Amino acid sequence: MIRILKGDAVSKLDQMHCKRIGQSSYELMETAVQGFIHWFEEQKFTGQEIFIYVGGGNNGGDGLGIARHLQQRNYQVTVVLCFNDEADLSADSKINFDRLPEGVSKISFEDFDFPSKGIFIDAFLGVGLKGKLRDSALPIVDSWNKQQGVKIAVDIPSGLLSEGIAEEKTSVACADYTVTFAFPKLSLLFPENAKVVGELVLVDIGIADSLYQEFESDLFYIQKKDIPERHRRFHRFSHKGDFGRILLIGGSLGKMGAVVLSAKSALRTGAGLVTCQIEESERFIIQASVPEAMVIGEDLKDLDAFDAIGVGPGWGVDNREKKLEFLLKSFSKPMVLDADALNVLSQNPELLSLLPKNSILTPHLGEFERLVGSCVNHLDRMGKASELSKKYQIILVLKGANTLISLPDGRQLFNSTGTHFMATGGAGDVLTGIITAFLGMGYSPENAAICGVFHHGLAGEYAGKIRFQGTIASDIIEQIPRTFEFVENS
Ligand SMILES: NC(=O)C1=CN([C@@H]2O[C@H](COP(=O)(O)OP(=O)(O)OC[C@H]3O[C@@H](n4cnc5c(N)ncnc54)[C@H](O)[C@@H]3O)[C@@H](O)[C@H]2O)[C@H](O)CC1
Ligand SMILES: [K+]
Repeated sequence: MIRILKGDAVSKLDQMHCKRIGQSSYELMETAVQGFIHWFEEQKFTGQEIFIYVGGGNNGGDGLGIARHLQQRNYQVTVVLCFNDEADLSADSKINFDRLPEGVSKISFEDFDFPSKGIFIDAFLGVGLKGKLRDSALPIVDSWNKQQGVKIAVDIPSGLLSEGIAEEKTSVACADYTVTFAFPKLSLLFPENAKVVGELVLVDIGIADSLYQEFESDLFYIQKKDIPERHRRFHRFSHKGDFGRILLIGGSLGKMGAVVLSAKSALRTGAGLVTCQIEESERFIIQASVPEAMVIGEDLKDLDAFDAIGVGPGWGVDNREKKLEFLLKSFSKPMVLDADALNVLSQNPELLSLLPKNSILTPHLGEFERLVGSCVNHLDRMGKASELSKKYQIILVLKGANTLISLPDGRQLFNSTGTHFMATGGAGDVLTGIITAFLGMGYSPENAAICGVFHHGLAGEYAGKIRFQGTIASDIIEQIPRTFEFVENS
C-alpha cells in the first residue's frame, strides 16, 4: 500500500527513486508528463484550444513537457508564462522550455487576453508552494478561475498546500480534474477541498512500493492492487458455514428498508447464512423481500452461534441502550456498529469501553461529530478519529468521498473508490452488510474494513456509470459481485 508522504519527504522520495534506479530527475519528470498525456488522451477532450499556465518550478516544467507532447499530437497549444525570467526556471523546466516546438504559442501572463473557451491546464504551482500565495500570484489564480472550459490541475491545484485546507478566503485555482503524481497529496483527500480538486486521478510514475516503506508515515492510500492479497480463499469443499453466519440487528417501524439493504448486501458479498433480528411485527417485510435471510423477532440470549454481528441500520434510538449494552457484554468478537447504534453510543458514551476490541464503527461525518464533538476541519477530524481508535482499540470507518479508516495502532487509510452518485439513502446500510459479511467469513477486522470500503466504493462506481444521479442503494448491491471479478481478474 502506498504511503502518503508529507513535506520535504516528497522530493526526498523522488531523489531516492532516481538514485536507486539510475534515472535522472528530468527522466522522472518525463514519466510524469507521459502519464498525464496518457490519461488526457483517454478523456477524448477534442477539438479545442489548450492553454497551459506554467510557473518557474518543476510543476511548470511538467506543463512545458505536456505542451510539447500535446502539440506533437496536433493539438493547438498556448503556454501562458507565469514567471518573470527564463533565468528563474528550474533546471529540468529549462530543458522542457528549450524543447518547446515552434508550433506552441508562448505568451506572457501580462499580455494574455482571456479567451472565452478552451481546455485549461494548471502547471503554475505544485507541491513546492510555501505558505500563503504571494500577492504577485493572485491575479494569475484569479484569471484562471474566470476562464471558461475544462480545467485540469497538474499534481495539485495551484495555491493549495499539500496539507492545507482551501478556506473560502484563500486563493486557489479550482479544477475539474486533478492529475496527481506518485501518491495523492493529503489535501487532495479532504472533503473541504473537493470543490477545488474536482475528480482525482492518480498517475503512477514508477516509484516502487518498497521505497515508500523507508519513510515514516501513518497515512496510506488503498488501491485495487492492495485488495486481492486480503481476500480469503475458499475451496471446492467450502460450505455455507465457512462463509459465515452473521446476525444483523436493526430496523424499526418505517425503517425496515435499512435492514433489507444490509441483508441483501451481505448475501451479495458472499455471507453464508444471514439472520436478521428485528421487531416481531415487521417480520413479513424481511421474509418477503429477502427470502434468503432468516428472521428472529425476539431478543436473542445466545449469540455465540454467530461469527459476526452488524448492528444499527434503521434501529432507532428509543429504548436501545440496554439492548446495546447486553450485546456488547454478550458478544466478545469484533462487531460492526452503524447508524443508530452509533447514536446510542453518543448518547451513552460509557458504553464505548464495552466495545469488543477491533470492532468496526462506520459513522458518516454527522454521526462522527455526535461521537467526538464538532470538528474544525478534516485535519482535526483525522486527529480525533485516531484518538478514539487508539483509546478504545476500535476501527473507525469515517464515511465520505475518500472514506478514512483509522486503526487502533494509529495508521490511517484513505479509500480510492467511490463516486458522488453514492450520496443516496441506504448506501451506508449497504456498507454495513458488506463489512459484516467479510467479518463473518473470517477476515481480520482490518481486512474486513479495507475490503469493505473498497468493494462498496467500486460497486457504487459501477452503479453510477449506469444510473448516474438516479443511482439508488439497491443498484449498488446489484454491482457487488462484479467488483470481485474486477479485483481478482484484471
Ligand atoms: N514525484 C513527483 O511527484 C514529481 C513531481 N514533479 C513536479 O514537481 C513539482 C514540484 O516542483 P518544485 O520545483 O519543487 O516546486 P513547484 O513547481 O511546485 O513550485 C515552485 C515555485 O513556486 C513558487 N512559490 C513558492 N511559494 C510560493 C508562494 N507562497 N506564492 C507564490 N509562489 C510561490 C516558487 O517561487 C517557485 O517558482 C510537483 O508538484 C510536480 O508537479 C516532477 O515533475 C517529477 C516528479
Ligand atoms: K498545479
